[in-house]
Amino acid sequence: MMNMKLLSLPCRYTLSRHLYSSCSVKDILNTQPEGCKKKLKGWAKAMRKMKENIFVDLDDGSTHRRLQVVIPKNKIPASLTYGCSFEAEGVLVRNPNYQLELVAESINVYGSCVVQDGYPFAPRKTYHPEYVRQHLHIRPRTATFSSLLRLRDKLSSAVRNRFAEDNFIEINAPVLSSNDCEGAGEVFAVKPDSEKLVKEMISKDHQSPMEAFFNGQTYLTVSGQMHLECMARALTKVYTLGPTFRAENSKSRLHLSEFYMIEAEQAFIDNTEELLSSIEKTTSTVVKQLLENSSDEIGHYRNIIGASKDNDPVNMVNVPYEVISYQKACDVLEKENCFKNSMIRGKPLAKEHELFLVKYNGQKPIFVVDWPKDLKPFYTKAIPNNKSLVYAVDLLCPNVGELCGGSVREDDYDVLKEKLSFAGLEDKLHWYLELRKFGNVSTAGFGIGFERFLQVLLDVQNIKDTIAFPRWPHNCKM
Ligand SMILES: NC(=O)C[C@H](N)C(=O)O
Repeated sequence: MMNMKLLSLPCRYTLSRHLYSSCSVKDILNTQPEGCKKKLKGWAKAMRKMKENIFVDLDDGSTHRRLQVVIPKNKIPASLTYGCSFEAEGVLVRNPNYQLELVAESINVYGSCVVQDGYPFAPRKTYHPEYVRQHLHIRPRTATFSSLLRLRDKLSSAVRNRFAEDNFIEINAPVLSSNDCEGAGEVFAVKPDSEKLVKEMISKDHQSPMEAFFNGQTYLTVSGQMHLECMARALTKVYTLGPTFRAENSKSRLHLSEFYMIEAEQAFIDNTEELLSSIEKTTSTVVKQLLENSSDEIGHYRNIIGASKDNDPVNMVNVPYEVISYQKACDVLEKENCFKNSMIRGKPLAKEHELFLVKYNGQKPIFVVDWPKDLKPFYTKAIPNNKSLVYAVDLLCPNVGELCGGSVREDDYDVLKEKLSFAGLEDKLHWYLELRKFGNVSTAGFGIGFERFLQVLLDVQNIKDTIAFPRWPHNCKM
């Protein structure tokens, strides 16, 4: 039956496949099919006019490298200009520099591009990232941002590989959540936009429009941690890579209102050492994989943005990372007198303190462990011989400071019950407490900011340049 169907394909289809097979620039550069007839589709990036031919760089986004298309002057359509989308059919030959190029036999322009009509990027010009960011819909056409997007894709694959190799199960944590995991009140509340619908759905027990749809307050998730804690108590090792949201009025180069987070949770861990190993195994294997498989693209990207050699991603590969307690970190900072915000023992570290500690450690990642309990959320476990401290950890890295936060979770039913009732969360997080009642086990986990990870790897100054559609206060374009 299958074969019958294949045989009855219209000849038009089979013919065109055999004459000029379509392929990507990446495929061509990988397989080097010299002498073959090929069809390529993409955008014209640079054009050089010579006496008899015009040379056009074709960019299809599959790689940072472009393929030169040589077009005899008599075959050039008037609409083939910088920025247009086009298709070229021809034969692949080697030029005197031993590079493959396509000698075009025919050209078909799909969409013209008239720069004077308002196309924001002129040929051969470089622009400040802030200018480029004003044109989010056309930003992927720039060499810098398309490269970033390819690397972002490679990073998520590397993360998935790291966890799969270690038998972690990927969980899709919900985007809509009834809890504010971190308890810091940085949530966006969600309700239907339709007033009519809200009116219809309001009930006796849920009179507020904010509660009408789901019978309770609902938010955009700030963290998938608690959902992962349920899963870890059945699947042992779990992770998620998904969007998270924070309603913080911060326009800094390190914050977004919507960002992605790699979160992992493991059962049967009750100490910081194992947690640190799991974190550094994640960051080091992921970076190692990227440096092995995407070094060309990483080099290209870092070169165009002028990345600092001081911030070398190889430092992420070399484990174990240095570990310092919060108290010792304060001792180090106290001796320095160079901060805009002075360090106050018992208070959170400011960004400049974090970056100082990384510098102090030779621009290498450093773990800060054993934090005062008041600085960390209610779910972190108290250290048995010093109840004022908790088993929490921050991983500090060059360029961003905190890249990752994690902790051993409070697994004692009575201690957690008390903490929840103190925070007024006992009713709301009844299910979270109940996890500690049936087949309980200790768990530990961590969250790595995905965009910050890109900032560390590539030395990107502004986090808004690591995500396709950045959202930050007063900005949610498109
Ligand atoms: N999964 C984690 O441990 C991340 C942590 N809940 C945070 O948002 O920082």
